[in-house]
Amino acid sequence: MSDCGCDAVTDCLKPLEEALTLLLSHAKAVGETETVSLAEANGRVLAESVVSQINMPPWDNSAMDGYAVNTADVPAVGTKLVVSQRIPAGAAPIPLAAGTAARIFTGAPVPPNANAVVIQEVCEQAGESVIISEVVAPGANIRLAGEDTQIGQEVLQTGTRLGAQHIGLAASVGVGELKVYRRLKVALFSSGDELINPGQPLGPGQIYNSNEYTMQALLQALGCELVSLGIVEDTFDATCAALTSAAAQADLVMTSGGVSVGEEDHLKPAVEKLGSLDMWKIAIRPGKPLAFGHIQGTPFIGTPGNPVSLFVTFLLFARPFILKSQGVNEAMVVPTPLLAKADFDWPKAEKRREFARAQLNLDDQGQAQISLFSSRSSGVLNSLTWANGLAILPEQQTLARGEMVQFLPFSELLK
Ligand SMILES: Nc1nc2c(c(=O)[nH]1)N[C@H]1C(S)=C(S)[C@@H](COP(=O)(O)OP(=O)(O)OC[C@H]3O[C@@H](n4cnc5c(N)ncnc54)[C@H](O)[C@@H]3O)O[C@H]1N2
Ligand code: MOO
Ligand SMILES: [Mg+2]
Repeated sequence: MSDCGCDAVTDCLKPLEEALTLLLSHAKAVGETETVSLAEANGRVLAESVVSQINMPPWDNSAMDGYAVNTADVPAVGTKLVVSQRIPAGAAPIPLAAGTAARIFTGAPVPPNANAVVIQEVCEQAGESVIISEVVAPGANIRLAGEDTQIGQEVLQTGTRLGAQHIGLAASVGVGELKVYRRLKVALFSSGDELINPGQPLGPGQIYNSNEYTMQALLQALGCELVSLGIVEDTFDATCAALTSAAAQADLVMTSGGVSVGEEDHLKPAVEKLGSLDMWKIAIRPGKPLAFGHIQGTPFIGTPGNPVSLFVTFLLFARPFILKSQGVNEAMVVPTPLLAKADFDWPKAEKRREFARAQLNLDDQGQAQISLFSSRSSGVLNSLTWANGLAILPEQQTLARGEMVQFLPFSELLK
């Protein structure tokens, strides 16, 4: 029996949705902003929307290499027109003289009085003239001024996490600097007497501290600033000291290991002593003992020590929490799974929702299917380099091969 009198193994576990709602309700956006150049903006979160001060394109321009004409001057196939000017990209053309054509190139301004561009493949240059063997409609091959974006249009919204496409769009409307939220400062440590950092020989009973490096890379991908406190020994006092120090110098404290129930697991009692433990144990596998709380007002996320549990709980909980704290719109912090058919049977209805290491691949007919890794053990780190995502296997349900399964691709979760 557990503290509350229910079945300790399953009944005290919080359903995932409830846990995520609670966690996100505590994610407060860092208020401070800074202005960065476009070269520094990748992965940052926009703190002020971008409104275009120009039309895009700024002027009508040619979509093709060819000849600019007025369609009234090309009534029939085989019309011959004098070429009265040459307009490369970057030129400022004069109005098109009546009854003539202008040589024009992709991206060049369409001259006043021209209303179409005929592609060069259907034209034949004949001395100073061109013979046009296709009749085109007004507007053909012209990209109109303001067709993509108009003056005053909001092109990027506050709360957008900036990627190449957003940065490119800002540049295209002439904006060279962006106001973004400051980076979230995260203090992290790994708890465990068995841990030793890579690069040194293993002693008896030791394993390499992989979690710290996994966590660092996950946090770096989210644009966080890191304060690493290294490895902390498995004692209550050392855990309290590390948590206090971490909380004093960061916006978020993250740990690995020591969140389960053994007497060598000190995170839960330490957080309870120093602050509040707001959530512990979720109905998911792997990652059940995930802990969330506050230490002197600083949020704390304690991920389980098993390397796969750390990875999965980071992606499911810490990532949305961090994104929201960095100012990302809440609607954008939890990824939408895709659906594909199961290439496996799942015969036993489990009590915890399983986030199984899985591969989305193609069957013989080229249809998307999901295959599971051979082991469910949360210690097998190479399963994560085999997998390209997580299959979501609902609690209390069985599945038969061919049924549709939800899948979260790593390509979505790790960006
Ligand atoms: N009696 C019970 N035992 C356990 C339960 C339970 O409900 N009752 N839950 C199990 C589950 S589920 C998980 S997950 C783990 C979580 O354990 P902790 O968070 O307490 O982590 P540790 O005990 O410290 O370590 C677990 C495992 O992971 C290895 N580890 C730890 N840190 C690292 C690191 N930085 N790099 C690489 N590997 C690490 C550690 O050596 C252990 O093998 O608890 C179960 N137990
Ligand atoms: O939750 Mo643990 O992560 O099942 O191994
Ligand atoms: Mg433990």
